[in-house]
Amino acid sequence: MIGVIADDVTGATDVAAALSRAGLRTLLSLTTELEPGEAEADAIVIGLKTRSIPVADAVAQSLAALAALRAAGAERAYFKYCSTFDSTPEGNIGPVTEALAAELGARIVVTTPAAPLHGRTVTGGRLFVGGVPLDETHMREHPVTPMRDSSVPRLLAPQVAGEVGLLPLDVVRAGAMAVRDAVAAAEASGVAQLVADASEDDDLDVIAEAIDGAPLVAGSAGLIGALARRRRASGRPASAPPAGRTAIIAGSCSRRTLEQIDRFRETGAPSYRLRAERGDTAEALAAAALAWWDAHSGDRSALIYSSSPAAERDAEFPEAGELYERTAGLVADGLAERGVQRILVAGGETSGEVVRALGMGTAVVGEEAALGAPWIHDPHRDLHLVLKSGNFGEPELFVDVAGAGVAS
Ligand SMILES: Nc1ncnc2c1ncn2[C@@H]1O[C@H](COP(=O)(O)OP(=O)(O)OP(=O)(O)O)[C@@H](O)[C@H]1O
Ligand SMILES: O=C(O)[C@@H](O)C(=O)CO
Repeated sequence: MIGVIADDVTGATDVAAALSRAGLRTLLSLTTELEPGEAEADAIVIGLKTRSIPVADAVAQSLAALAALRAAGAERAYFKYCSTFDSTPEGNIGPVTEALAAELGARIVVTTPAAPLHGRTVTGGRLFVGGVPLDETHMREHPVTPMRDSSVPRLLAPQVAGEVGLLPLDVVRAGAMAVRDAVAAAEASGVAQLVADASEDDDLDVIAEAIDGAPLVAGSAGLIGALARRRRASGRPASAPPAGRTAIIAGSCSRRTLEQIDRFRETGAPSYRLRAERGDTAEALAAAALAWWDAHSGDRSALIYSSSPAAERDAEFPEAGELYERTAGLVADGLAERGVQRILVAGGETSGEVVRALGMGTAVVGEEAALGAPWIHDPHRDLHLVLKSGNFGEPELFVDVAGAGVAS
């Protein structure tokens, strides 16, 4: 069984979708307290919220997740981080990988954010998003983890104590044997984390063949998808959520989310923008949003959002991000109490707070609303959720997910 530790909850649903797309029976847990039932799973994904917390906390939580996965029978571990390598010079990608490797006795870890299915490729160690170097995309202005370089080895090196190396594309293209030799040579020369180039799924398949069986691998949903494709598919077809009105809660300020909001609002569907000022509390902001919901949404799908482009965000108000996250959690809880059964949340940090506020434990992975953004079902509250990574989904996603609820 494969055990996956994801550094945010949208990443966890992305990786769970990759595993279940390959036919693996996949269990998604949003806590380290695993519920019974894991014994039948081919893969267990634990979704944490460690991407931008202090390094020591991220390491401690990741080690706790690893312990839970090993206790549940995981023989291999995968550390899932973002395909846009969201991190700061301190971490947390490097230190968490290092700590997991030490715990598992892995002297070298192959790592790559490449996910060709999401348009993320790595060549010469440089990470491209849809063909554009990472540091020239909107990730440059990300509110929590601004990415100002596109070289993965350069981004990783200051985060870790061990040496960082590169597995270049020509070696990958030479086949699994060449990759195996290169990994062994890198390990012998003291490299602790080896960044792999990959620009197509075939490249990831070669890498997966070469490293299958390694105690720890790190990367995005790309490489785990390739590892999963090597296993015997035993899963069931993913189920669809019931139709009905949908609440959309958006805290992501990514360009794609902003487009999805624009498209949704252009249909004339109800929407409410949260606007925090210094001194506001999450409780008061959420109460106002829920009062709007009660008065204006009728029985239609509706959107509550704080998302705004960088130019409209208040640089003098750095606490706004956390305030909006907590507000999103309280709004989601209030909507669930009102009987809303379908909720789409946009943004990893935002989703992390929403699942915390909802008290979600284990979830069942269903069909994908968008590539890498599956419906998940919380059996305890009978709630169907999509936790959408900021950059994921077509511009029409919110309109499509809202379905008939938009027009009625
Ligand atoms: N108007 C705003 N001003 C300042 N910060 C905001 C605003 N709206 C949202 N935020 C904060 O911006 C952050 C967005 O991060 P989040 O992870 O939710 O989205 P994302 O980065 O687009 O998604 P992902 O991590 O999945 O790519 C959150 O902390 C959110 O609360
Ligand atoms: O890898 C990705 O891009 C996503 O799964 C994610 O982690 C964004 O939060």
